Amino acid sequence: MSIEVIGISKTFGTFKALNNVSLNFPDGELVALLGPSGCGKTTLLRVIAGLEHADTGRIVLDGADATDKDVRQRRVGFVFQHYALFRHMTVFENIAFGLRVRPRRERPSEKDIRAKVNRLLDLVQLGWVANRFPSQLSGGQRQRIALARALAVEPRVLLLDEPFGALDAKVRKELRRWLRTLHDELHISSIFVTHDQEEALEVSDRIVLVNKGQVEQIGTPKEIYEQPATAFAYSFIGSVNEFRGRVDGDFVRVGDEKLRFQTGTFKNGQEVVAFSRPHDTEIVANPQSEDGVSASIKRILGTGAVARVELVANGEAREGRKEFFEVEIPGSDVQSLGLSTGQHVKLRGRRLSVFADQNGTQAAS
Ligand SMILES: Nc1ncnc2c1ncn2[C@@H]1O[C@H](COP(=O)(O)OP(=O)(O)OP(=O)(O)O)[C@@H](O)[C@H]1O
Repeated sequence: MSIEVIGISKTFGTFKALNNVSLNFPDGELVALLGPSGCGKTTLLRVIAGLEHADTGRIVLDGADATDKDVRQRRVGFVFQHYALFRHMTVFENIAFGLRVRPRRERPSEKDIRAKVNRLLDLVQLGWVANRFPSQLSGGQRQRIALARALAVEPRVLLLDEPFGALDAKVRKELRRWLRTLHDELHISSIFVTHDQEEALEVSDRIVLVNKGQVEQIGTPKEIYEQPATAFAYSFIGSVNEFRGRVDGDFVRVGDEKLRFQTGTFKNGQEVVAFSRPHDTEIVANPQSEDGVSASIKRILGTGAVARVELVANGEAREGRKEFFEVEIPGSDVQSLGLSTGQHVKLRGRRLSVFADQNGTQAAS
């Protein structure tokens, strides 16, 4: 089912949790709502579900306006972070619940309910726990049962709010692969909330990056990772080195030093922030080099094909914080450049992406 979000705003007291959000979720995709804590992801999910009413805007499901419809009428399925299974019911009865509470004329026969629950148990590969109670399951198993229960009522869309957030890292990783496989089988339009970039990059067809109640960027994981559209997207996704300064001709002036960058749609003197990924950052062994920002080597990790070099900025901490950098270079360069811990070097961006500092929306690389 396609989902359209049109001009949604939501305020709690004086706090604007969602600010004029418009989005289009194509049919059958697994979409991640990704962003830092408090950016409005859960609120947006709840508005789509009909659990929360927006101040303005509309929700259109499969071409029909659903703004005034309740959760049941919208036919959405939910899975929350904290498994809300009924403790006094077996796994089987938990999954059957949504079917059993249907009005008599819509309720399937007992035989059909049994067949359906068994099919769902097979789907989540947990047939062998059908007669257990939730307290006798692991966290990961409970979340799979929660998913089976959500699917039992044949929702048109599945909404998952940090479904694996409460689980440990290993189980979390397994379950997110499992979710991907399950989605490939069912193709049910699904939106899941996460603040974990790795989870979003690994699992989803598309990522909606949210920041301060607004959509920052929409794209495939590859697009979001390789072509971040804003300063926020750059710093939120993946490791990145950040240099703040002012435009000075073909350079960004960072304190007393300068970094060369290619194209300029910027005015001289404009405040900018420049980013380069660790594998696009260069170490210049000569600390007197004119082009580059001074740093000293803290640690050199790995001596194989790729070495990771951790550095810290020289001089005064800027804006009260010490700046750290990370550079990936071929292991052989550590030798040929003669790099060692404590050494003063300069850093340059081989590919530097520069954004205006105040709003972070203008890009040039
Ligand atoms: N019922 C409410 N009353 C008041 N403020 C709320 C309410 N629900 C959410 N907020 C506020 O709205 C903002 C967005 O909340 P939301 O839960 O959507 O964020 P989130 O991106 O899902 O964050 P997290 O990843 O921490 O769950 C937060 O600052 C939150 O404190």
